[in-house]
Amino acid sequence: MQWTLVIPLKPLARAKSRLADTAGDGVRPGLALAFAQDTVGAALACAEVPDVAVVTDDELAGRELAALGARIVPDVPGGGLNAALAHGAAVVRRHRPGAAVAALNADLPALRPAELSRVLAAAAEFPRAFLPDAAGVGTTLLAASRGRELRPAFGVDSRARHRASGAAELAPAGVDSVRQDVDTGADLRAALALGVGRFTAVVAAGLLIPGSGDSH
Ligand SMILES: Nc1nc2c(ncn2[C@@H]2O[C@H](COP(=O)(O)OP(=O)(O)OP(=O)(O)O)[C@@H](O)[C@H]2O)c(=O)[nH]1
Ligand SMILES: C=C(OP(=O)(O)O)C(=O)O
Repeated sequence: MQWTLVIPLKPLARAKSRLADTAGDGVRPGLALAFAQDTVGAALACAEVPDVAVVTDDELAGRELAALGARIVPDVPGGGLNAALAHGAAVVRRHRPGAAVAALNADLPALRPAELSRVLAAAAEFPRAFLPDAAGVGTTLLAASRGRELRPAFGVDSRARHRASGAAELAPAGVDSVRQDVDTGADLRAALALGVGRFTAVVAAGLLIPGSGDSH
């Protein structure tokens, strides 16, 4: 089964505020972009993902992610994360009405294509399904198969809210890289331990975090 992924990215200057103690104002936008580049690159390297739509108004991120092969969808002004995802899914289905769509966070710098394939294969068994994040309180992926609305409920406690919405909770083995979103310095260290992609490896090396030169 083939999937179109919808990846939301807010303007880089405002992104990743919870990483302020790990990466200063001068570095954080570049780090947020690197996370998105590694996420999009790994998603497009996944055999089941011919198409990635990034919902963003950030000009630099739009250019760099389009260069990797993503389609850029302008954001809904002032709508917030879930409005951006619903809009992205609607735009995708205007072009391809039968598309299976999955929302994926832009902050998965350790993402591995084979692990994403495993999650999407598990999601294909259900009308709607989601993957909890590594912390166990949020969500990193929400999938809707052909003909199903995405109905995104990302944000605080999104695991509980996606579960309450009737989406199936996925728990495939060996998908740590799909669950490891990066919001805090501790998350970044966990992602570095899994092995991050090449864009994040370069930026993180400048942060002088032990092990940050390692990439896959
Ligand atoms: N297109 C779009 N993406 C958003 C919006 N709000 C958040 N996102 C993205 O959704 C994902 C999770 O967002 P948040 O946790 O709110 O923000 P963050 O930048 O990851 O981190 P914090 O600033 O620390 O909260 C990230 O990929 C964000 O870039 C929005 O209004 N529009
Ligand atoms: C928006 C979410 O992610 P984050 O952990 O980046 O806030 C979420 O988990 O629903």
